[in-house]
Amino acid sequence: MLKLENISVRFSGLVAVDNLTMEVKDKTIHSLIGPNGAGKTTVFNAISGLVKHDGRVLLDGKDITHLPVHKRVYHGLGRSFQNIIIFKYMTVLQNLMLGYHSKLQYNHFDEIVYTNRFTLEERKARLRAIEVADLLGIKTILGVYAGTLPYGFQKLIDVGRALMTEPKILLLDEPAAGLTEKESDILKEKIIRIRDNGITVFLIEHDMRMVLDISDRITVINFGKKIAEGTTQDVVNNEEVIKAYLGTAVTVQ
Ligand SMILES: Nc1ncnc2c1ncn2[C@@H]1O[C@H](COP(=O)(O)OP(=O)(O)OP(=O)(O)O)[C@@H](O)[C@H]1O
Repeated sequence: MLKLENISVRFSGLVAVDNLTMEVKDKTIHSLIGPNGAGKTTVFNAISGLVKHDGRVLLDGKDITHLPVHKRVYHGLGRSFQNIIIFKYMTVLQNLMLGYHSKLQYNHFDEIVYTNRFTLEERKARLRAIEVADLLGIKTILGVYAGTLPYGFQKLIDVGRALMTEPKILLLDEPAAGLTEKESDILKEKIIRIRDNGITVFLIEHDMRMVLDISDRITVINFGKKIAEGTTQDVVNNEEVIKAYLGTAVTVQ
């Protein structure tokens, strides 16, 4: 589904991602882990088209390496960022609908004159927002102002916004950061549900409880280089991963 071939990213003298080749298989939850500064977010930025890189990015067999960000979204790439942006004085529905923006087929003229095309597109966005809210279990709060909700819900809205464009693959960058254990358990269930709905999830996360509970496969990087890859068992028993990141061996249930 997503293939990275020999991806390297350099910032002046620093090699942030070093010749990374890996594949994320269709309809799996695949985690990318590693110490702070290992290059994880930079990998996501390369996939999204936000940073210059060597190597190729292939999505469903199509080479998207040279496509601009919005065209990658069109080809099925969805992404949420490390720092969430929530419009506090907008409702949950309005926040979700913003995520549909890159798919909208109307222009400013349609918007001002309120053409049929505008009404139709708005209706499509609204219907998609309801589908997404249903998937995430937040349908009952669609009319609530986002700013009044606890942080865990705001995170779900952020994930929901990335789902609005009907992505084939969703990149989630540290979605559990700042969440309580209970909120993170809820998020875990939602991520599994997203995968079970046929959307591939590529996850960066430091919460190892979450990573080990939900990942089908894990890739570990350190100083921009892949040091291990495999199932949760393979990774937690890997000496180099223990030394570089995990500290002590973790038991997988
Ligand atoms: N725009 C940039 N300009 C210069 N250096 C950068 C830039 N972005 C990232 N870096 C550097 O590249 C390296 C990798 O950073 P990156 O944010 O990808 O790591 P990370 O694994 O996501 O870290 P964390 O787990 O702390 O989020 C770091 O040394 C970082 O300082």
